Amino acid sequence: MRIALYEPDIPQNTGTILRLAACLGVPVDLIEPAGFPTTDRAFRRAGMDYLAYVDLTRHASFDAFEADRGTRGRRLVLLTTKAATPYTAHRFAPDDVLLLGRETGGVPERVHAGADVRVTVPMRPGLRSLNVAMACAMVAGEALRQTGGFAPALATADPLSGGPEPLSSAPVAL
Ligand SMILES: C[S@@+](CC[C@H](N)C(=O)[O-])C[C@H]1O[C@@H](n2cnc3c(N)ncnc32)[C@H](O)[C@@H]1O
Repeated sequence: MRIALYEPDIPQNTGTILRLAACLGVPVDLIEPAGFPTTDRAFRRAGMDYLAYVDLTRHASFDAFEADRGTRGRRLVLLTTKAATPYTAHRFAPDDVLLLGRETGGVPERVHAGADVRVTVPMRPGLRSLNVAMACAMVAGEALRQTGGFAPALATADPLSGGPEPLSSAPVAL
């Protein structure tokens, strides 16, 4: 599975998603132009030192991203408020690409129409949308659950180890 960000414009959200991707071991496609440079302080603060662990591919445009995706035969799954299919009803494949829209406007109509699948996180009527990083976490979690893509839990990684290491009492970076 991969996460793709369409022309993101809020640095904190992108930093948060990249941190999520680093921790879950999910590669990210960043579709430019982004509304901020990767030197942006808010972006760096949200992503912290996790940014060094992200498998990140930057694409100059949506067309460049699509050309690359096409050669690899990966399905494009758009997360959108304008879909009828709840994400929990979709059968994810291990090489699906989860595409998230930009904070201020989602994705253009041609991108919406061109996606192979469109899924939504059902919400109460009258409310506009989730934060993009929240929507990403929910759907990525379900996709990884369905496809067995989560990293092994510490407690089950080694059945002879007697369980995870005890938690350190020393302060740790968040
Ligand atoms: C802040 S929302 C953008 C709202 C924008 N007005 C729109 O019409 O798409 C940013 C992105 O988060 C994702 N998102 C937010 N809420 C969602 C939901 N309930 N279901 C699926 N995706 C959602 C979508 O990818 C969306 O493009």
